[in-house]
Amino acid sequence: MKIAILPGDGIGPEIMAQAVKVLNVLGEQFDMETADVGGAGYAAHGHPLPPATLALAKSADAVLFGAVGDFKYDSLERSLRPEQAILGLRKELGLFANLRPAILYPELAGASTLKPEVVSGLDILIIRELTGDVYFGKPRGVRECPDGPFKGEREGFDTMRYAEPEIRRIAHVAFQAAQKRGKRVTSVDKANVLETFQFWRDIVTDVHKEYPDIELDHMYVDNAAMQLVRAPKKFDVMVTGNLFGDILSDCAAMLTGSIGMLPSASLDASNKGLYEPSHGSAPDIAGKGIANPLATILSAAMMLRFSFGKTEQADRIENAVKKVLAQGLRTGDIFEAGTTRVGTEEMGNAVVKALG
Ligand SMILES: NC(=O)c1ccc[n+]([C@@H]2O[C@H](COP(=O)([O-])OP(=O)(O)OC[C@H]3O[C@@H](n4cnc5c(N)ncnc54)[C@H](O)[C@@H]3O)[C@@H](O)[C@H]2O)c1
Ligand SMILES: CC(C)[C@H](C(=O)O)[C@@H](O)C(=O)O
Ligand SMILES: [Mg+2]
Repeated sequence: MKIAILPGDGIGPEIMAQAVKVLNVLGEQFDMETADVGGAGYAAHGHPLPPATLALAKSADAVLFGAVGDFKYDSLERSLRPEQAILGLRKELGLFANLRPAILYPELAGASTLKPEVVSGLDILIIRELTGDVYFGKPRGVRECPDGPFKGEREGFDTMRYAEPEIRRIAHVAFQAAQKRGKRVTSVDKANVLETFQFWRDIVTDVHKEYPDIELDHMYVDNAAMQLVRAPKKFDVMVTGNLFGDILSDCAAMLTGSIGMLPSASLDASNKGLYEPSHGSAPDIAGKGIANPLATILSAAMMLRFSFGKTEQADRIENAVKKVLAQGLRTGDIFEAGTTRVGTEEMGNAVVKALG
């Protein structure tokens, strides 16, 4: 069980240290190797995804990733910016299926931005396609506007695209995930405006024919954003493209109390995966020791479940998280009156202690 540990930037190293601590006390033989990535990769090796880091990620059985992003590198050419590291890893490792489970722990009902009755018992799975869409479509850049009222002026442009096999494989992931859950899939698109997403809708509808036991509905992304905050429990599995999934999953995070609670798994066809919290490097709180490490710890649990088949150990971690929340321990992002405010390290230590 070789794990590439890529802490990254900002709060990345702080939250990663807690997840590693948890992995270290499980009594398993993990071979963990750490490497620089993101701004840290650029600072040490001149590239956000240094060749040695990519080689380590490829050779490992799983990757545990912190976060990348550092505003001091915003003026670099795009290919050298920290965020390219995570985009490059997803592409290079073929990690096309991003699973972001938004689960509300009952203790955090008061921390959610929604009324407790709207979110109590919330358990939805957002499946975001991760290697296509406008994120990777070409051509892109800045050019002279070829037509229309701004002809001859400069314009920025990107290309939204999805190949049929890309839509088919993510649709299969969604239907198969739904078979193990509430048997409902909502495919989120913008078929009323975008060619790419009318095609998406047609292909998802076609794949659905192979899953008669699953209920499928289609929803426009603007409505889906609204329904997520109106009645989120109506969703079971939500499947969508790269850009819409990025936005909707941050939105869903707040239903669970905080972005610091949302883990994720990014899987290839064989369930080799990269596991990371859904949030970023949080430069505004980096170095203060106050970041919530639970999304990263829960991502480690997803790694044990999906990549190593260690269901019992994954359950152990998830139960330990439940226990510390029941003890009333809270980092600042989920703090409420009557609970006990703790820092990143204290939270990590509490999870270790709660493992039993
Ligand atoms: N996968 C990734 O590595 C990833 C994901 C998202 C953003 N980013 C990058 O991170 C940088 C910062 O982006 P941003 O500010 O838009 O988003 P962000 O997710 O880093 O932070 C948004 C807000 O949430 C808070 N937050 C995030 N994680 C938290 C945690 N664990 N505990 C408590 N509070 C937390 C932050 O303090 C901030 O106020 C950018 O460079 C961005 O590109 C990276
Ligand atoms: C950092 C950025 C490239 C990334 C994305 O947009 O996919 C992030 O927002 C995420 O959600 O993992
Ligand atoms: Mg995001």
